[in-house]
Amino acid sequence: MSELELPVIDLAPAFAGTPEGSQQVASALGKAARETGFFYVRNHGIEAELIDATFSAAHTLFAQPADAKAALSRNFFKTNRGYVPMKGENLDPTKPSDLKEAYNIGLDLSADDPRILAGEPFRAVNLWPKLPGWKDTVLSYFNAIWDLGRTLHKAIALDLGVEQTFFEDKLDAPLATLRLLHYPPQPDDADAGQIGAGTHTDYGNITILLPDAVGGLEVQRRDGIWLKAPTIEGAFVCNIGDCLMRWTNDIYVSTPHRVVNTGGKERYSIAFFLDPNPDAEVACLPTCQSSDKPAKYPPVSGADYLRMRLDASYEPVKAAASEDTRL
Ligand SMILES: O=C(O)CCC(=O)C(=O)O
Ligand SMILES: [Fe+2]
Repeated sequence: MSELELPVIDLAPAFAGTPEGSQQVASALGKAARETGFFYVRNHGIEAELIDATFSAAHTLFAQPADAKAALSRNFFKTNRGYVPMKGENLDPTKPSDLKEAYNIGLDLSADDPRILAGEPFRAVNLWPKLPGWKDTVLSYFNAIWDLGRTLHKAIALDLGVEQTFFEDKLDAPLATLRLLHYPPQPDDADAGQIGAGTHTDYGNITILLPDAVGGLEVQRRDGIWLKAPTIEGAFVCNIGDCLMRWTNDIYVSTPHRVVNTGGKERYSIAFFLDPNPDAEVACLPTCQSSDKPAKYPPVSGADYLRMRLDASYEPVKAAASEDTRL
């Protein structure tokens, strides 16, 4: 299998504060979002120390005993937070479940936050493992990558011809999920088709992914051919999610991808899924429709959209869950 030539976008001009710099990044990102839906970003401004510390936090967490990890899994279906056990998710429901474990962190709210008290969808407290420094590190990473996500949305807005601030109030309290992932080596006798992460497209607006040096991410070209997306040191892999396809009337594309972890190594990755605010109306942008190309999808709220997508991928853990963990 050959390696995929994905565009590498230098974000430095976007941080320079000049209209030319912003336009340069917006055009490069817009081209990638229309053509491959996958691209790398470098000069993103996130410190290497923070990245290393977050990977260390992931290694420490997944090395905990199984019962300690299981205890970090309260009300998962309601909150989308905490621990997902090995084979607990099925990104491709036509195949055996994924050979990975995961840990989800959402927007950090206190228990008395009015949105939690009002029972708003997906609003919940995070579950923090009792490991020294863990919460500070992981929250710092969450905030830094959320900021990067909003910077990317300014470029997206510019490319799409709407106000540069268009997405600001739709991403200021988002249903974002930071996900630490651990993939054991795929055994030779794995059930047919059981891989690290089954073929899927992502649900949200954009995913900002940091795979480790082990590799294993594969992206499907428009002609159906699978290509390896190698890890580039210091760069994030970004991909367009289905929610941004809806906003853009399919002008931007979300691209199927999967993780295949052969080669005998433990693999870790850190994914940040930027889904909009629960009450954001996900509706076709005015600049993405015309009389020739009317809006393809009806408007939907950010929360309803995410619920629909998550329900489909958690059938394995749902079936195994006890009554009190169900919605
Ligand atoms: O771990 C990875 O490299 C990718 C994971 C992924 O695509 C996902 O969880 O949506
Ligand atoms: Fe994905």
